[in-house]
Amino acid sequence: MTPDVITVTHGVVGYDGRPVLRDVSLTVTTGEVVALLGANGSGKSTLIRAVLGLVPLTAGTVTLFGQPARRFRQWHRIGYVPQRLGAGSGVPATVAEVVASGRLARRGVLRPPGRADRAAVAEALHAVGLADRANDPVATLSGGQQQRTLIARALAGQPELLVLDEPTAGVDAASQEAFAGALRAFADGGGTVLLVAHELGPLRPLISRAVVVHQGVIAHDGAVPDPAGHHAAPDHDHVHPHGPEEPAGLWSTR
Ligand SMILES: Nc1ncnc2c1ncn2[C@@H]1O[C@H](COP(=O)(O)OP(=O)(O)OP(=O)(O)O)[C@@H](O)[C@H]1O
Repeated sequence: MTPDVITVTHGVVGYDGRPVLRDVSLTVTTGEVVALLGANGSGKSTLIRAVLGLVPLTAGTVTLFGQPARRFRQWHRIGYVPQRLGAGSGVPATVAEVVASGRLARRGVLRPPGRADRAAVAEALHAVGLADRANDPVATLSGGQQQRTLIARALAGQPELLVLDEPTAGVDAASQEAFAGALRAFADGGGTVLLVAHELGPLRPLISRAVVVHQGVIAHDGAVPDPAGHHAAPDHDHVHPHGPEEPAGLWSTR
């Protein structure tokens, strides 16, 4: 039997008493690459935040790697890339420093990085195609390259599960391709992925299952819907907040 990595059973989540997820049950098993799809505001980010314990459930349960989430402590097994903020913060860190921070959960803050840490950072930078930018300040990178830096940071922790919130939104084609390659390598190595996406683009062939969230419930769980059909659907009200211009990245000084 394939072990379950994530199990949500009859999950209910709300903000300020307003329900956002009404009754959600979802299972993700080892090696799956699951895309969470749905219109703006349907609750996709809320679902992954609930899975990670970042927002509380009003009802229902979550288990991670077979353990009740409230007792789960093995966070090094999970890499999380949140939705990008888009606003500049002027952080002067280099690409390598940001990626190396992804090792902290494994090695602890007080122990200096060892050979395994350096190798994991180098491998993660290589996986996302940024090895040649390691010593550049992240603020000098494009938004897509900054997003790749965050993905490398998650990969550097050598997680078993990657949870990504709109990893390719507003990202240039080269970065999308690089990300797809990194994700393929991660999945080929037995990794499990749960990602939120609007446009699957080059990720499409990697997705083993699509889960569509609609009005707080799961409206579809199975094959990846046809992109034309999805966008042509009468209830498709996604407004594409990230325009054709690549927005300034997380650490841009622009
Ligand atoms: N921290 C919060 N406090 C209050 N309401 C929130 C909070 N986060 C999200 N919401 C609301 O919950 C609903 C679902 O939001 P969520 O971000 O989960 O949707 P989404 O499907 O990820 O949307 P998008 O595609 O726009 O990212 C929205 O109506 C949103 O305004």
